[in-house]
Amino acid sequence: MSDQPLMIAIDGPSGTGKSSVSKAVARALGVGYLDTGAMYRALTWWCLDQGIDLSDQAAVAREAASYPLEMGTDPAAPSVSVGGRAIDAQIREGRITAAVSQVATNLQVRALMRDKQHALMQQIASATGGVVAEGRDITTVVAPDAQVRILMTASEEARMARRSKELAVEAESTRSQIVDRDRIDSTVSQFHTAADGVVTVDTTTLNFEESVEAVLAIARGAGSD
Ligand SMILES: Nc1ncnc2c1ncn2[C@@H]1O[C@H](COP(=O)(O)OP(=O)(O)OP(=O)(O)O)[C@@H](O)[C@H]1O
Ligand SMILES: Nc1ccn([C@H]2C[C@H](O)[C@@H](COP(=O)(O)O)O2)c(=O)n1
Repeated sequence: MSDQPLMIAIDGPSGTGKSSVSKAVARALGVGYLDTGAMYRALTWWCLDQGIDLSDQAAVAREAASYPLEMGTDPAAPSVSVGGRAIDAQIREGRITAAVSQVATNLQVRALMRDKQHALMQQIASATGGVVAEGRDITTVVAPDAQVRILMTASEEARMARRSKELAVEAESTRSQIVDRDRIDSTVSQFHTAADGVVTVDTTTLNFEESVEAVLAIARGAGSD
C-alpha cells in the first residue's frame, strides 16, 4: 500500500450525483473535498456583484485571477466565501445556474481555474491525507495523474428526476439546467465519455448508498495497489 495522499477525481454531467457522492466518500475516507463547480459559480456571483459583463472575457478572466475566494473543504460542512462573505446559498440561485456556463466556457478563466484547482487539491491532500475533487475536467485536465479517476454517469431521465425531486418541481422544468447546460459546458470539457484509464460508474439504477459504495470499492482497489 502506498503512503502517498489519495487523490480521487470525479467528473460527469449535471445531476449524476458527483457532489453528494463525493462528499460522502470523502467523509468515509476522512479526507478533504473540493467542489470545483462551486469555484465557477462563485466567480460568476462575484462578477455579477461587481457589475462585470460576463461576455467581456478579458474582464472576467482578470477577476478570475484575483477574486478573493475561500473554499471550505471539510466534506461535512463545505463552504464558499468571497472577500469574507459566505455565498453558499447565493451560488445555487437560478440566476447563477443560468449564467455560470458563460464563465465556465471562457478559456482564459479555465486555464486559471486549472492551476488554482490543482494547487488546492495538493494542499488539501497534504493537510488531510487525501482529497476527493469533482467537476467536469478533473480526471482529464486538473488531476490527470490522480490514483482514482471516475466518470459518473446516469441517464438523462434519472438526472432530471433527481433534480426535480431535490427542487420539488416538475422533471421537465429541470431540462434547461441539466441538458442545455451540459450541452454548452461540453463545448470546452469532455465529460460524456471516459478518457483512457478513467473508470465509469453508471448510477442510473443505483441508489445513493450504492453509488457511494461503488466509488469506495474503486478507491479501496487503488489503495491496495
Ligand atoms: N444514486 C443516486 N440515486 C438517487 N439520487 C441520487 C443519487 N446520487 C445523487 N442523488 C441525488 O441527486 C441529486 C443531484 O445530485 P448532485 O447534486 O450530487 O449531482 P451533481 O452531479 O453534483 O450535479 P451538478 O453537477 O449539477 O452539481 C441530489 O439530490 C442527490 O441527493
Ligand atoms: N471542473 C469544472 C466544474 C464545473 N464546471 C462548470 C459546469 C457547470 O455549468 C458549472 C457549475 O458546476 P456544478 O456546480 O453545476 O457542478 O461549472 C466546469 O466547467 N468545470
